[in-house]
Amino acid sequence: MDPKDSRFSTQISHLALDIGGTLIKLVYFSPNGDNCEDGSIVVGNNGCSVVQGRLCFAKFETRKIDDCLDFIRLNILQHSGVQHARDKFSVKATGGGAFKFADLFKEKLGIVFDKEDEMHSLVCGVNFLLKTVPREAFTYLDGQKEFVQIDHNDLYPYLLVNIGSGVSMIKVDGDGKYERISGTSLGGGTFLGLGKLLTKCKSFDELLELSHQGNNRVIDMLVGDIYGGTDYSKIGLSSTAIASSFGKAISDGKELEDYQPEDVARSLLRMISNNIGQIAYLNALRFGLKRIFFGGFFIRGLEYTMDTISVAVHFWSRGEAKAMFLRHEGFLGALGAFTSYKDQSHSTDLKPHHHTVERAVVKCSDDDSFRHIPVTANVNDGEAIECSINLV
Ligand SMILES: Nc1ncnc2c1ncn2[C@@H]1O[C@H](COP(=O)(O)OP(=O)(O)O)[C@@H](O)[C@H]1O
Ligand SMILES: CC(C)(COP(=O)(O)O)[C@@H](O)C(=O)NCCC(=O)O
Repeated sequence: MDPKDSRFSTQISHLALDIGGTLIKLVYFSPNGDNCEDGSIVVGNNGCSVVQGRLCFAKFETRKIDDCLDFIRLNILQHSGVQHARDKFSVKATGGGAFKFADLFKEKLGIVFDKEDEMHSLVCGVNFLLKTVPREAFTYLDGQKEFVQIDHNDLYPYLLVNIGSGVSMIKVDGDGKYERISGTSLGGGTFLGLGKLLTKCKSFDELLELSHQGNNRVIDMLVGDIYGGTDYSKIGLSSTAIASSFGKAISDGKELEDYQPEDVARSLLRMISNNIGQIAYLNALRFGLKRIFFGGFFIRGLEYTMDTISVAVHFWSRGEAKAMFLRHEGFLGALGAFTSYKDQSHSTDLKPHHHTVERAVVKCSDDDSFRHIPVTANVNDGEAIECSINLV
């Protein structure tokens, strides 16, 4: 098949967006990798074309939405020879921004959003990853990362905790069978917002870097601070457990400026992560769920965050419940929206092709696991997923 065939213009056809309160996430299919002109296409007996390639990932700050528009214009529309799609190009979009920015995308790029529900997309994204991508889920405890073998016949029920700007907790019972059972407004947006105010740092990466160098015990009030250095063993609290986040600031007689921003950032990260871990466990307990998957860009593969969440879940559940993390944590909604193309038929060349993701493989080595200080690159921020898709 001629790569210039309209059915091959997958850069334009296979794109999904998740526009959240803080970040815009993009998932797009690129035949044989980024900007590749000659993906391999196999035409099946049934007339379907099977295209080999990659799912690529990119993210942008929602407040810098113009960067995202430029990216789509330059790398997706123009790559396909289109300046302005003149309302013919409909893409799957989810998240609050699919409503808020629909007019902007239509006006600037001629792209019309085909909206997918945010919770539905998150669940579809996680189910897709767990069923299709090997070594996607892992546990993290005491500095040890372990990939979890997912038994497709024993996947449900589970609790999905998505930590974005705010936090949603969803009980998942099957494909398309789910219920949002809880949430909290103390999420990634709280960490970043309070962090900016308290430490004067300018970005999430800066805040994470600070937190990496800090010591939360300088500001947090520990059980030992209250109990004269001893454990409160009768109720199972060790002297080093945090009794009150930021509690030392009550009586230290210090101003904000007297604390190191590193220590403030560390306490804040610990406070938010701990709280989410605890609420997640309580909700798992409500419904007897043993497996909790954590997603959302707040996690960013950060060891300290995952360790804090895992310890909270382990501690409160007395080892009964398990916290698990996902390699593509930040792109759950966008992936879910991407996979929903398969439910749709189309008519014009510029509309998304009907496709199904056939097979997906993430290449990963054992030493690539975590980024202490996350990469700042926008494009391909998640690991690309090798896959093939069916075009009909
Ligand atoms: N580069 C970044 N810029 C801003 N926030 C980031 C970044 N990386 C991770 N985060 C964290 O992730 C959160 C957003 O997570 P995300 O899952 O994208 O949620 P949303 O859909 O609400 O934007 C932010 O509130 C912040 O805590
Ligand atoms: C409103 C939201 C679903 C939006 O998703 P987000 O952009 O934060 O990923 C989320 O922020 C949320 O669930 N907030 C918590 C609200 C609450 O349950 O109190």
